[in-house]
Amino acid sequence: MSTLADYPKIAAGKVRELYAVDDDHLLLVASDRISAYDFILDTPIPDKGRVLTAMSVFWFEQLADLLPNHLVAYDDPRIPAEVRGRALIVRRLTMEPVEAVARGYLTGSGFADYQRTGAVCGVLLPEGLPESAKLPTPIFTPATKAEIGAHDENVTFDDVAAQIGLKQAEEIREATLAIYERGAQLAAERGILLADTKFEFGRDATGALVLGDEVLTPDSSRYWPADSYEPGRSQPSFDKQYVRDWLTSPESGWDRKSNTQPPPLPAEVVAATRARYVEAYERISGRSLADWPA
Ligand SMILES: C[C@H](c1ccccc1)n1cc(-c2ncnc(N)c2C#N)cn1
Repeated sequence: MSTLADYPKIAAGKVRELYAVDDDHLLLVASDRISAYDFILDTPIPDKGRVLTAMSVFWFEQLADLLPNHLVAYDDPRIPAEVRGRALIVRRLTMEPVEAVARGYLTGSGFADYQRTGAVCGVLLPEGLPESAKLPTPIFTPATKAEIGAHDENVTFDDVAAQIGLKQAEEIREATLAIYERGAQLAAERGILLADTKFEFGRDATGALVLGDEVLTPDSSRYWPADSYEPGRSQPSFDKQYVRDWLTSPESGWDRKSNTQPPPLPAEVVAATRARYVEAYERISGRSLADWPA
């Protein structure tokens, strides 16, 4: 059995790490860390890494008829015991330099761009849409990858085509929208709205487009509870709202405008947040987290 120290770390995100296993395989590790208000919180959420890994595997299986993906294994002797259940063996790809975002609802940076310009990533939208409006049809709103800590920059389809080629950009747009439609449909049937989501694609040695990274997780997507959906205001996050509400309540003693590290989370907020991640996975996949490797 390997240990994590056997594998060189080749990339790190806010809550994930990427290690080299061999020339053709990587280890994609999801931590239990959670971020809120652009801070990585001091308090981990137990099983968050397992839930998000299990969710990606569920979606890779659901989407396999649409396009190939980079998943090789999730229960494998090459996965060190310390990260079992929250790590994937994936194929090494040549990643496309695009954050492939699909939006079905108008929120976040998309809503901000719309308020300023009437468009998102060059896609003109009808006038008078309120915050959180469901869009007439889902849109492809790409972004460039930002350095850690910075926000991605929204760009146009033409910018992407200029960077990677028109055919390649069209292929990514088509795949992004097809996967979003599939994910939004399945989630809605289970009472969860998929407001938007971000994919990363790569190319294999044959040049085929391959779905990489994590897929349709609450970290790469905005999940909203359908039963409280109301256009005209920001929506509660399915998974992070307990954390956001406590951090912005007087009880935390934290001032969001202070740009200081948020305080540790109380046990009841951790427990409630863990429960929401587990609920999101079990409702969407119809599977039990108890059946997932630990
Ligand atoms: C953005 C993401 C990342 C994940 C975790 C931590 C920091 C960054 N990342 C994924 C690759 C990557 N490279 C080659 N082949 C692949 N199959 C993948 C994947 N997935 C490079 N970066």
